[in-house]
Amino acid sequence: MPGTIRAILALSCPNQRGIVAAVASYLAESGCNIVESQQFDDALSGRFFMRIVFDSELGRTADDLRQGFEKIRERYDMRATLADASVRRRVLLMVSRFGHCLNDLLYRRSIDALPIEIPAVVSNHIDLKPLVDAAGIRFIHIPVTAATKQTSEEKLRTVIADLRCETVVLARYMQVLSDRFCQDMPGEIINIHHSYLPSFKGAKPYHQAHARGVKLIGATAHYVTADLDEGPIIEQGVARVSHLMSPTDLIAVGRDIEASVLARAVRWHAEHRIIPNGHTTVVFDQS
Ligand SMILES: Nc1nc2c(c(=O)[nH]1)N[C@@H](CN(C=O)c1ccc(C(=O)N[C@@H](CCC(=O)O)C(=O)O)cc1)CN2
Repeated sequence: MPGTIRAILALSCPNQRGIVAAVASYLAESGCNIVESQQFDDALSGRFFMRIVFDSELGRTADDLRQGFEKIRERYDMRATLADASVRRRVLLMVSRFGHCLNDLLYRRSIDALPIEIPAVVSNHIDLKPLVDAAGIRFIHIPVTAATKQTSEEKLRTVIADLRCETVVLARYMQVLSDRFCQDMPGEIINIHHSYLPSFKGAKPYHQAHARGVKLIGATAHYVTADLDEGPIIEQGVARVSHLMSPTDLIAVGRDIEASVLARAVRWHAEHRIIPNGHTTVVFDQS
C-alpha cells in the first residue's frame, strides 16, 4: 500500500494486565497493522517484554507514532523504542590485527545481509587498511598506547560524533574501553569475546581452553560494560574439539564461530530484537 511505513516497537515494563491490549489498540487506532509479534513474561523479574513489527498504513511516520505512544509508555512505565524499519543503524566497526570478524561483517553488508550503515572502520593498527579500502569504506587509524589511552579515546569520541554513529562493534578490537566511554553508550557497544563465557575471560582464551582440556570451545557476543568480559550476553556459539588439537587449531576453529556469532548479534541489534533485562537480555530472534 503506497505510503505504508514498516516499523518496529520494542518495549519492556513491569508486568500487569492490559499491556498488549493497550499497545494493540493504539496501533489499530493509528492505522497500523501488526505483521509480527513476540512477547515474554519474566516471572523472576516481574517484567514484560514485547517486540511488534507493524505497517503504518495511513502514512503516520515512526516519529509521529512514537510521540503518540508516549502516553501509553508513561502509563505502563515502559522502556520503549519505536523505529522505522527502513532506517539503517549507523555502526562504527573497530578492529585491531585479526580481520576475520571484520571481513565477515563487511561481506554481509556488501550483499545487503546486514541492515546497517558502516560510516567507517577504526583500528589501533594499520594491518587491515587494505581490507577496508577494498570494501570502499573509510579507514581511520587511532593508535593506542598505555600513555595515550585517554587522548585516543577522545579522538574516537570525535569520530563517533562527526560520523553520527549510533552503535560501536568491537570486531576483535583488543583495547579495554574506559568506564566513562562505556557509560556514555549504554547498550550500544557490542564485543565478540573469543571464549564461551563465563569460561576463559581475559587474554589468550584459546590457550586457557587448551590447557584446561575442554571438549567444547566457543565465542560470546555481549554488550560492553566497564567490567571486562562481564557485559550482558547477546549470543553464543560452540564447537566440539579434541585432544588432537593444538592452541593454533583451536584458534582456527574459533575464527568461524566468532564471525558467525558476532554477525547474528549485530543483525539482531540492528533489527531491534534485543531488549535488556537487568544484567541479561531477551532476544526475539526469528526462530
Ligand atoms: N570496557 C571494556 N572494553 C573492552 C571489552 C570489555 O568487555 N569491556 N572487551 C574487549 C575485548 N577483549 C576480550 O573480548 C579484550 C581485549 C583486550 C584485553 C586487554 O587486556 N588488552 C590490553 C592491551 C592488549 C594489547 O595492547 O594488545 C589493555 O587494553 O591493556 C582484554 C580483553 C574490548 N574492550
